[in-house]
Amino acid sequence: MPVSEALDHAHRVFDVVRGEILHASNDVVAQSWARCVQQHGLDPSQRRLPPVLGGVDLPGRQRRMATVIECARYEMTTLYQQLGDPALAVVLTDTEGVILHMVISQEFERLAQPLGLSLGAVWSEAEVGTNGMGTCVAQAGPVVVQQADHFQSQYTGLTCTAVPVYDPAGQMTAVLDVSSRSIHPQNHLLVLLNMTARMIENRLIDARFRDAHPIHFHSRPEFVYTLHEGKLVVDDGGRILAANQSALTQLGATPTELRGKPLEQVFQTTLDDMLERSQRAAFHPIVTYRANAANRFFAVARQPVHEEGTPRITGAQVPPIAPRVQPPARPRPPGHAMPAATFGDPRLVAHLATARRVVAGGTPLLLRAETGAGKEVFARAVHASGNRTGGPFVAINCASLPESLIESELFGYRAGAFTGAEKGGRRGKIAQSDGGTLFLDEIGDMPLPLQARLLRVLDERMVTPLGTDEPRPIDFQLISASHRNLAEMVAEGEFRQDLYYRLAGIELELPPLRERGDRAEIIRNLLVEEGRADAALTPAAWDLLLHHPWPGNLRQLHHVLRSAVALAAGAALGLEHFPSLNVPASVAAAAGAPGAPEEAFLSPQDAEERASLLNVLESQRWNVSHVAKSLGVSRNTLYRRMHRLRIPVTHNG
Ligand SMILES: Nc1ncnc2c1ncn2[C@@H]1O[C@H](COP(=O)(O)OP(=O)(O)OP(=O)(O)O)[C@@H](O)[C@H]1O
Repeated sequence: MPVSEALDHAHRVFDVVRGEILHASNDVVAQSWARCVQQHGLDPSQRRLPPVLGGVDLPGRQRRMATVIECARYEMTTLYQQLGDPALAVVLTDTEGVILHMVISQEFERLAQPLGLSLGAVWSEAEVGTNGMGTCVAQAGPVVVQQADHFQSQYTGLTCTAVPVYDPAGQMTAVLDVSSRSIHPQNHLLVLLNMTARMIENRLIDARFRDAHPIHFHSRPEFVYTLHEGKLVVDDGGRILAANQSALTQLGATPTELRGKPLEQVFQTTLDDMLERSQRAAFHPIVTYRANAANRFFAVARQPVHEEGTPRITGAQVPPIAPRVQPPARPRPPGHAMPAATFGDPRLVAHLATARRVVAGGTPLLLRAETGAGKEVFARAVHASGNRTGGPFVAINCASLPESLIESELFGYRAGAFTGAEKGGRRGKIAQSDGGTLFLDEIGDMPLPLQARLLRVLDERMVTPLGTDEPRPIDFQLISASHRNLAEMVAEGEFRQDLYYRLAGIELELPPLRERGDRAEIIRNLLVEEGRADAALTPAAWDLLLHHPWPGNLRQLHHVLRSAVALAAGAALGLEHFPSLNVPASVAAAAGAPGAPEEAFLSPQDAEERASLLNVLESQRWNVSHVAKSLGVSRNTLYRRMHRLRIPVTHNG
């Protein structure tokens, strides 16, 4: 920013703080500016970079916040993929504004680092003035700090949207922030960030209370098992241990009021009754009433996550700290872990048949596919149809586990084996998969020393839990998967050749979503998953979804649909409900919501032609007859051109 503009900015800040002008974009910003001047003694005309923690400070903080970071990591990556914009960072700070984890492209990092957006940087209000992360902490609520809302002029190129993340005790534990150079309103992003924060909080509850009974509830049955559900965790004696934000809101209670309370003081029922009725109802929501009131709720009580048959734990979803049962929108009985998977694509049909044949003979199966392309769902389908279907399906993601934990996760340990070990010891995943299937996802990320140990297990079919010297025989079907090319890794010396041969009894490549012919069916099934089997999509939304390149594959599609369902709140899904797919706001807002799905696939000339045609269409309110006339072409020619340029035809065209 030129010096004169920086000085203007500083004057404006002081004027607002002195109350001479009322020209801050909102009260939150004005209050924050006042704090910066009056409490922190900051000067907006001075350049101030956030201090960066040195030495052991950052690793120490990261260790203390390990569970939060692990629970947030996956959701942050998903959010980043959903936003699909390399010019932004998804950031997690602690409540002192220290950046603990970031998802950021190298390109944006180069731009953002000189501004202090780096691991260990302290973005508290006291250090750098009004900013998304620090002001969110100070304000204890969601904030948007857009460009000139920043206190220091050097940050006025940034836009930061931040929301608090609460721990199971209801205390703010972290801040989730998206920082970019966006000049656009951040309303949609704020919704997405809030949703992501809620997902992280639910994971934190699962991680902290693995041995407790989860109770899912909502006043509307279709919201049970969705992000909007209230969630309580209850001990065996029926006492409430924790509640998520939705539960607190729905029950009108604070965390302290709920903690330790017997369930029957909250609902007119006991835990045993709820468990029994939930089981009888095949885990469809059952009716229950608020204690001492007439409010009706729909609820499902379940056994603790780790006791439920083969819960839908994916390694990518951060075990061992936080294994969680993916909340199915359509309730399924425990043990019945498969979602309504779709395998309508001819290549997948053939692969599934091949996989079933080879697995019947006990041959190890290696899957290769892009991230989120459905490797685990495919592996589950193979397991479900094989002769081990009665046995457990145990999944572990080698990429999402810290190296130090893979070993104990796989091989287990006995009680007291090392500091921090669980009191009763733990059976390793390999032992748990006895009689069933062991799914090793992202096997390419397994460290070399552990590859040797795994190889030995595969050869001997015996495991020796950590801290013991008694090998135990074990019988499991191995399915492994990676998005990396293991053969190439072997050639580079990054993966053991002998292990590769052991894993790849047969190797199958699963197609990415953009190449699958069954996309429409998948979308329908995912909407069923989200409890919105009846959801209508506008033609433009269909067009967008069917042609999007989906770099994050099915996982991204699932998340995008989940957000859209939440944003639409019961209405038909239109372009405006898919903000992360980069539909230009003006286009999405136009009548009939015609979309701009695939600029990425157009040549630069076509993209230019598309942009100018969109302008004309917009200026003529999408009246195709008028536009055709103004361009001197027939309506049919215009339709063909729109089709070529991937501009959906509107209902009023
Ligand atoms: N065949 C399918 N039909 C419908 N939905 C699917 C299918 N396969 C995957 N999904 C959806 O995509 C999500 C990701 O699937 P899955 O976990 O199997 O992918 P993955 O390739 O193992 O992911 P990662 O590479 O991140 O480990 C699932 O939660 C589910 O919502």
